[in-house]
Amino acid sequence: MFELSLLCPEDRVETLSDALDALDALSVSVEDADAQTDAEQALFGEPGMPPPKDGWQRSRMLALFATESLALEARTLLTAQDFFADCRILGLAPVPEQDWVRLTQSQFDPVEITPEFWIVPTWHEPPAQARQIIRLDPGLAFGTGTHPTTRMCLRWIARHGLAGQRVLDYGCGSGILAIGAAKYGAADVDAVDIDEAAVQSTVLNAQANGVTLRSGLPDQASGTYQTVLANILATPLKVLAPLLCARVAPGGSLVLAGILERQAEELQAAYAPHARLVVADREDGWILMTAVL
Ligand SMILES: C[S@@+](CC[C@H](N)C(=O)[O-])C[C@H]1O[C@@H](n2cnc3c(N)ncnc32)[C@H](O)[C@@H]1O
Repeated sequence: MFELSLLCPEDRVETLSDALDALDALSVSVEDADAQTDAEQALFGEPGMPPPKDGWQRSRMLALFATESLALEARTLLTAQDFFADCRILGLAPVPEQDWVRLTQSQFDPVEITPEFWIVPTWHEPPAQARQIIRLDPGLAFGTGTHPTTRMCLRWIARHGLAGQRVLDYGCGSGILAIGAAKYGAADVDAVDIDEAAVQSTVLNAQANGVTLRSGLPDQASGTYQTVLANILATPLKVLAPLLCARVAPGGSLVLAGILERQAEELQAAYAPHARLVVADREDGWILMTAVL
């Protein structure tokens, strides 16, 4: 493959992307041309929402082409367009052949939750000290154990044990928390998500781990549960407060993650009519909040 790189102002990103797409680019990616410098700009977006802007003030666009002739043709045609004013070609180069699968795999090592509990990709042997493992490869849905919010929930599960419990994983992603709950003794596990791909991932990952659970869209949750786990983000967690609390059985536990340290008070306020949230764990600026109902 051949990579054509371009520099353009933010207001040209969309037009150039469409043009590159029409010129048979296999993929187009956009990055901050000033990344790693003092002029770097942070662009934050909510997961699942469109980006807040099309690009950066100075955007570097990288387009992949199947052949050199397609890349050369794209370069010639683009530079002749009026909208290419203020844009610049940075280069055109062959992309070296790599074993992309191996490269991706090499970025995922086993993740320690506790000294006995590990998340292990299928291409790794479990560490010798592991007594409990979840086998999980990176896939379409969030939740490989590499994020602090997931790790804190799993640590809570491992420390508390869920023997014989009915458990709800609300926002299950890959199903990692639901699988962890089943491995730590839960008798009956529901794992729900608004994203169909997450539901599919959860079903497949549960099978791969020899765990029985039910996965579906959120309306599949029914009745009450001794433990409700929800690792989403502060804003949806606040909106979901009445719904999540209504799913916790009397004396049961609510376990919330996806919350930054500075968001603790707003979460406590949102849940105050239903539950008294406390900070139960913290890691890398994220906190785990729990309540007994
Ligand atoms: C941060 S991921 C957590 C995945 C996994 N439970 C973990 O701990 O790693 C959040 C998940 O919540 C889902 N989600 C977001 N908003 C939701 C909502 N309102 N109801 C149900 N699921 C939601 C997302 O689709 C995503 O899969």
